[in-house]
Formats: sequence, structure tokens, C-alpha cells
Amino acid sequence: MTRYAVLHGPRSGRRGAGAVGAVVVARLRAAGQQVTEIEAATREAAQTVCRRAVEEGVETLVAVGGDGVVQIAANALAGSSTALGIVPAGTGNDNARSLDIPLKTDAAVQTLLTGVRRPVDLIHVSPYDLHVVGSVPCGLDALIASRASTLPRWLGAQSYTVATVPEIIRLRPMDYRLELDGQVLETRALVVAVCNMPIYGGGMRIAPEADPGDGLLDVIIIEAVGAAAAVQLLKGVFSGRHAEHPAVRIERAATVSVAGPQLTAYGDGDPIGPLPVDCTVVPAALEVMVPLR
Ligand SMILES: Nc1ncnc2c1ncn2[C@@H]1O[C@H](COP(=O)(O)OP(=O)(O)OP(=O)(O)O)[C@@H](O)[C@H]1O
Repeated sequence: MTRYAVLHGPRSGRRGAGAVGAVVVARLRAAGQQVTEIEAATREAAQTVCRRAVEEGVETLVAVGGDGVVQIAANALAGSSTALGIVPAGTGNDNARSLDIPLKTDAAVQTLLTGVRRPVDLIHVSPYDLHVVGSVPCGLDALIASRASTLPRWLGAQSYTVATVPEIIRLRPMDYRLELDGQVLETRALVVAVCNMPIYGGGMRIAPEADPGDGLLDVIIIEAVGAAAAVQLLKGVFSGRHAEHPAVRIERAATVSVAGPQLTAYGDGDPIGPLPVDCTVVPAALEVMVPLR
């Protein structure tokens, strides 16, 4: 028997993840597991109840929701022996996609019961003292994440693609000063994304070669291009073929500083805070339950 704590996101997906959370709790109990349901009305309260569950020694903390709920759970258990379980019930669910965790509830619960623990890195973001699981968009992609959050929920994962269109029309390259393991890189770019996971934006394979367990961050830089090339890049980003375009540069580093534009960096689909940010990989910061392959 395994001890689980199950957290659901009250604002995840179209209707909140409460109903999916109840199914997860019922299935785990039916399988003979010991389950505590944890609930919270705010992000901060969710963080506190998750920390308490970890201190009390739950073996798996299950995040039922989208990438925001996954981030809350990951921050609470990083560095502990508690594993992270993910049952996707959000909009993008990009961390689950990146880790090959099934999007269907039954299969995701099965992964909790019969999967294996996979060591996964996190991105520590200063000065905000936050751990991000997936990626930190710092350019056009951050503007798209911001716009997507204002669109109707029924759009689901499509909201990121829909939000891209007006941002491509208003295309504004920005001047960046990056530092990759101390090496300065100055560039005029549309997109700067610091990635632990390959996928963001509701299924966009932005960093096709990113390995969440390699102890390094992939930095995707899309240099200034016109609207026609931007549309081509958008078409290729779902398969990862955009990476072959000459305007796309991919670097790898353990520490990445991003400065320049006056915009808010995002992380796991939520705003973090204004640039500049310092991103540092935390190797094998947690273990995630993934399907046995
Ligand atoms: N207990 C909670 N109380 C209040 N807000 C929460 C709580 N848990 C999560 N949130 C916030 O609710 C928002 C939506 O949650 P979440 O990110 O899980 O769903 P989503 O946005 O639909 O999915 P995705 O991030 O995968 O696109 C996020 O900003 C998240 O930080």
C-alpha cells in the first residue's frame, strides 16, 4: 500500500479539476491505497498544505490539474523523497505531455499505481525564488501565454495557438542580453525560452531535444523574422521541425540570465515577474511517476 495525497486545482481547465480529483481519489482507494485529499482556496494555501503532506511523509503527492498545479506540488516536494504524480486536468498540460504521462484520467491513475519514478530537473528562477517545471518563456511566447490566459476556457489547449495570431500580427523583435554559463550573448529576438521540458503552449514542441533529466537547460532563441517566416515557424513548432529554420538557435547551459525587454517572464503557464531573471537548473530535484516503457 502506498500513501498518497491528492491536490486538485480549483481553476484548472474548463471547470476546475474537482470532479477529476474525486475520480482519482475513488480509484486509488478502490485499488487499496491510503489517500488524503488536500484542498486549498489560494496558491499560497495550496503550497502550505502540500508542504505539510510532504513533511508528514506521503509517498506520492498527486497534482490533479494543469501545469500550475504541477508547479505548486513540485515546489512543495523538491528535494524530498516524496514522488510527484500527475493527472492532467488543465488547459495545456504540457509537463504531462513532455513526460509521456497519459492525458486520459484512467490511464494517468494507472501510471500512479504501476509507473516508475523518473528523476526530473527543475529550473530555479531568481529573484523570485520559484521552481519552474517546464519552461520560462521570456519573449513573444510570454506575451502569448499572457493573452491565452484572457481567452475563453472552452478553447482548451487551442487557446495558446489562438493567442499567437494577434501577437504575430504585431510582431516586435526585442533586444536581449543573455548570459549562458557566464558567456554573454546579445541578440535581437522574437522568442527567448529557457526550457527544461520539450513542450509548452498546449503541445508546441519548442525545445525538441530538451531532456528534463540531463542537468541542463535548453535555450531556444528565435531571431527577428518577418510575419511570413513567423507563420512558417508556428506551423513547424508542433512537430519540432521549426528547429531546422536558420532563425532558430538552440543553446544549452546550466545557468541562464535573461535581461532586456520590459516584459513579464512566465513559468508553467503562469506569470512569474518582470525580467531580468536568472534561471539555474536543479538537477534531479524530484522524481515523477511516469509510465513503465
Ligand atoms: N489551490 C489553488 N487555489 C487557487 N489557485 C490555484 C490553486 N491551484 C492552482 N491555482 C492556479 O489556478 C490557475 C489554473 O491552474 P492550472 O495551471 O492547473 O490550470 P490551467 O491553466 O487550466 O492549465 P495549464 O497551466 O496546463 O494550461 C493557475 O494560475 C494556478 O496557479
